[in-house]
Amino acid sequence: MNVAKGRVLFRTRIKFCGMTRPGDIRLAGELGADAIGLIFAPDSSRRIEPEQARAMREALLPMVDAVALFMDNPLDDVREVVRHVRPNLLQFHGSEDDAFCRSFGVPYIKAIPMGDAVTQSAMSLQAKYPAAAGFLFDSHGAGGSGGSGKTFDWSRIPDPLEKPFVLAGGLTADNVFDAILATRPWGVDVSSGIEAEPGVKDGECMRRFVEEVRRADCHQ
Ligand SMILES: O=C(O)c1ccccc1N[C@@H]1O[C@H](COP(=O)(O)O)[C@@H](O)[C@H]1O
Repeated sequence: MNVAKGRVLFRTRIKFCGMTRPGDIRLAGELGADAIGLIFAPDSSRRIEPEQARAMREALLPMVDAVALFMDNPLDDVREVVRHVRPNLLQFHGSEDDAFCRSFGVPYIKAIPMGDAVTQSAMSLQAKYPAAAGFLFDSHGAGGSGGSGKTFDWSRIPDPLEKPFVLAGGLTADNVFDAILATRPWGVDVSSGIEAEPGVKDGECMRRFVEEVRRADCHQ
């Protein structure tokens, strides 16, 4: 069962991803985001170095989580980030297996590409990633990168999932209300939909996004 379904007073968690500026991180916390994402995926235009990330982590307000995002990074890259940045959660977007993802001793979520014709069943995902804290469904295809700003067909999300899931891919203040009502996710994740340009967040888009999530949470 989706843990979000049927709950009263449920609050959809919000993650703002692809942060590159301390000011944006602080504002995310002030607006009520639950987590911010720091990207270490090799080919991302939002990629930052561990040293930079460490400084940015200091801009985090209390009770806001830091999520470190990887895509087929070598083991030593992930270890270095875990040691220097101390993320609360890891997010893997590549072909990493459960043994790799769990080996850092930090909870992880596995991003599942939804851009391909065939979707994996909830049962096979849970069997493949038994240690995952949850899943994140994104619009790219296998081997493709996230952060594209594209949506996917939300009706294809595997059901019933026992673990929480995060909805990602092309979310904006204009569609997140409908996205939440259609899928009832544990959380929503957005990168390009709150940006002026890659890695540079737009305060007004962030504020509107949070407002729309709250509006969806109040909707019966
Ligand atoms: O944002 C990136 O550059 C990125 C690169 C490689 C893997 C994932 C990436 N971003 C993640 O993609 C989703 C959706 O992003 P968007 O809102 O459609 O721009 C989100 O989880 C980002 O964190």
